[in-house]
Amino acid sequence: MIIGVPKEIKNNENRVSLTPGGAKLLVQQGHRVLVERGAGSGCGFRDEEYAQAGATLVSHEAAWMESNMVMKVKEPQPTEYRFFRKDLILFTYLHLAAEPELARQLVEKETVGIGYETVQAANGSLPLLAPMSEIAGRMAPQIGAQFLTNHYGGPGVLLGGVPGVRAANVVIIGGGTVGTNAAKIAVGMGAHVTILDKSADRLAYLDDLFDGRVETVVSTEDEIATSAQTADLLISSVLIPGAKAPKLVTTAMVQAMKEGAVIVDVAIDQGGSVETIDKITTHEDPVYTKYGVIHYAVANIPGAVARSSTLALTNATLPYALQIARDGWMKAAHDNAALRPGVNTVAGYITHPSVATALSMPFADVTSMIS
Ligand SMILES: NC(=O)C1=CN([C@@H]2O[C@H](COP(=O)(O)OP(=O)(O)OC[C@H]3O[C@@H](n4cnc5c(N)ncnc54)[C@H](O)[C@@H]3O)[C@@H](O)[C@H]2O)C=CC1
Ligand SMILES: CC(=O)C(=O)O
Ligand SMILES: [Mg+2]
Repeated sequence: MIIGVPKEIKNNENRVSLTPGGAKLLVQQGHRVLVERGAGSGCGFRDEEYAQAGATLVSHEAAWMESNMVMKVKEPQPTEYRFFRKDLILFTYLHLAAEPELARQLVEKETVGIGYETVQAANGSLPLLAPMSEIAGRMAPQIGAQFLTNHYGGPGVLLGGVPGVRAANVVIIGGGTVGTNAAKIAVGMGAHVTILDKSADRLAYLDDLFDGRVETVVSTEDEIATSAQTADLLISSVLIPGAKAPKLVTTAMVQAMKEGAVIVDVAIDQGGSVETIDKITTHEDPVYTKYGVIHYAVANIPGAVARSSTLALTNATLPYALQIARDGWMKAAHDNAALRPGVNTVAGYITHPSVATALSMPFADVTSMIS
């Protein structure tokens, strides 16, 4: 198979979808790898390293048009939609519930779209989302701490407090991979941390894990409202795989928050779960203030630590890429039950039920296409 690796073009997206080590493995297994010149420059992988690995350096156009499978990091941007076609496999984060136009384009061009974020193991875990969630989770308190400082427009609050001064309140809604990693860092910084989740099992696990250093609360409308009122930093990290994020933090709750409090809506890539966030922000211009509350809604947080993120992402995606390259997407999705729910679009249909529901678009069951 021919695998294309274009350079990412989203704002401040410095990751690349394949390391030279990954390219080498694909080449060793008989595949051709076309890497756009400079694709790894944002994360320290030089063109020569790809060439030494056996990849061919090409233009942006060629990486897209001369390959059977394009591996990317972020969802294609509108200028990339012209490359979609029927015989293309697109393997990347898609987040279609929040990207209706992208979904429409993939459906119209009958492209096979496999979204990292809905690849799901039998135990419900999301192996290709998890590494980036670990990174975004670990960064969220760091980002919040920055915007709580005076010179970033914040109220001048130190997350950990000091002896004789209260620590800040960090409220985390959604105690999955992002939430757990955010809690680890926030606890390490000395903050007072509360995690809300709708899963009692998850809260029991977190209670054990943190051994009394976080408060766990069942996520209800009232509990979210109560927690938001005293939050200095609110991190939203809920997910229902494939679906649009539920709007759990209402405008009234934001209006009742402290002046200068910070919201980091990590779930923004699935549409966001804060009612007052109506736009995705960028690393270049990451925050805006509404009702006196600082809102941060960057959808590619891991892009800011591109070296670590690229290594973590490709560790996870490479075994799947190797299987698709060796067997084709149909056999790979047939044989690998975790890859199957990753298939989001085929032959003009949405093939993930939650994505189809979120977009009100025609659904077809992928199992009937691969058996
Ligand atoms: N902005 C960015 O750069 C990034 C965003 N993300 C996004 O962060 C979000 C969270 O990802 P993960 O932690 O990996 O998901 P996860 O599946 O590990 O965790 C989600 C948690 O949300 C909980 N939840 C669902 N509905 C809830 C509700 N109504 N109230 C409280 N909790 C609820 C679930 O029980 C689960 O524990 C996803 O949308 C993911 O795409 C991930 C990485 C980077
Ligand atoms: C998961 C995701 O959206 C990201 O890594 O950018
Ligand atoms: Mg994202």
